[in-house]
Amino acid sequence: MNWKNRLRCDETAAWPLLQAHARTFRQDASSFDLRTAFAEDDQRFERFSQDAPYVFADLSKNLIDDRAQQLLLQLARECGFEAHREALLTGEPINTAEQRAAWHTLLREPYAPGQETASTSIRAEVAASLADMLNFADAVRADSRITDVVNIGIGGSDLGPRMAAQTLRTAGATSGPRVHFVANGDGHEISELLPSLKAASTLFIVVSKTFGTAETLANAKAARQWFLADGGSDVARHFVGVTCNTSAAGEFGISRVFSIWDWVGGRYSLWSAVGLSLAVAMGSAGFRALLAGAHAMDQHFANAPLETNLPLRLALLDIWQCDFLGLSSRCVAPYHHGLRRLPAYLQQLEMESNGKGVDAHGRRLAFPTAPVVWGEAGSNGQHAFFQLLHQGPGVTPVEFIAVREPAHSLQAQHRTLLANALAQARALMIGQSSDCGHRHFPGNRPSTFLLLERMDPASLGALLALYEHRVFSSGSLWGINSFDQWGVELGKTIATDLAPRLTSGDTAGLDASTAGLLKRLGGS
Ligand SMILES: O=P(O)(O)OC[C@H]1O[C@](O)(CO)[C@@H](O)[C@@H]1O
Repeated sequence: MNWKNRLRCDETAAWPLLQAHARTFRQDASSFDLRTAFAEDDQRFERFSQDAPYVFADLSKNLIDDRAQQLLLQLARECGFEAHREALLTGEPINTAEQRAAWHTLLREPYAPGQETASTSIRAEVAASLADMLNFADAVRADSRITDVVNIGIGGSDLGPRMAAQTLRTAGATSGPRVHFVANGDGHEISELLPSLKAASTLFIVVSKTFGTAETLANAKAARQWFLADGGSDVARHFVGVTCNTSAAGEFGISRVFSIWDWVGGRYSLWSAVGLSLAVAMGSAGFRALLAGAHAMDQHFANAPLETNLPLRLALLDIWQCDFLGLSSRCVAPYHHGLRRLPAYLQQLEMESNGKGVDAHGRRLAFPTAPVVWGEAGSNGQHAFFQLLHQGPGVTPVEFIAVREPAHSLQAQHRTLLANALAQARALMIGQSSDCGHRHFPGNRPSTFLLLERMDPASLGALLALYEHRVFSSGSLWGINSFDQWGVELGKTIATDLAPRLTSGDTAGLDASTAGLLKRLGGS
């Protein structure tokens, strides 16, 4: 099957079979129960868990059985998933709304000069661009005059590098100048940071694929104004840009530009020059290790049989939970302090990619797509919202992420942390019967457990690539274009209209609520 003619999940023969099978999972006494499933099958853990590069995954505590798994695999095959995956990995224009590829995997593919293939020149270009970016990063690290680096960007130009830099700092894999991140259009964020810096020893990296994002331009202008007021004179040396739009960066006064390709989507751009601040934080060797870890996961995704293809298995589980069990949210609980921004990163990756109500042809979908992703680092979450997960009226699948080796020497404390992650997953599943209502835990609540041996650049690269491919896979089967984001545009247009009205007080044509609020907010 050609990827362009692929089927949507609800057009397959597997779809109604899955609907019928899901009815046996309804929440009553005769329905599927995890405790019974484990009691009746001593191989359940082995069959619903697997290794992938750098990641071990246990899916066995989910509300899924062999028949559901088989039907979901049938659904993937019927949809033409393999052809679509091939198109992703070979740079076909799968972002059909914008007629371009989504070829982030190329950014982490090792390049051996002299390979003669049809796409040699783009591969050579990618390798040269990476080398240029990493040379610059290493030079910044070696320059004792630069003590602080500030990444100014938002969305994909912030979330990935910020989360990865934070994770690897906690893991002890960063060094060199202090790296800061400013994203928020709210001027409080940059205003809080700037007074702690010195113009002469600060490098600003302005990251914007379009170089047209209002928040980023506002923060970049504020930074330049502060830089000049603090005695800085050489804007060209202290401001560099990462963008597709080199002319707009030039107009801003930035001459050193690291360009990216239009086929690198914002939320998939960490691997490109968008990761410059991260490369400064960990050096070229660390950045290359991150790419190598992601590439290992790419290879797994490309070559592992569908039955043991971890990104696909997780995507099929998402579809099963979302479309057949009616579970519309997923809690991510990383039991690693470094991964505390992972839920925020995943919110963009998953919800901006797959939060769509129409398919790639613009036809309305009659089934739910991306679940709401939310979460907090363990064990903090246990003392906040886990109450709801254990005893709330609804069911929310939880995704635990644990790292076996800590980067600190508090071994006993780490064992306690791991015990807590295991305990939460087990408690959700086994529950506890009690005649006293508020002590009763229903149990049979699903969770997935992802386990890394240690946190280092390669493991993190693999984990993030795993999530990227999972999102591609579920989006592919839902029939949607995971690489556009038209849903962010309307609010931007309305904000552009409202901004001058806050000063003028003009409320013509506005609804009464917006007009009333505008009058209260205006004039400051
Ligand atoms: O890198 P840019 O062009 O500033 O865009 C930032 C972010 O804004 C969005 O376009 C959404 O508004 C994201 O997709 C993107 O990651």
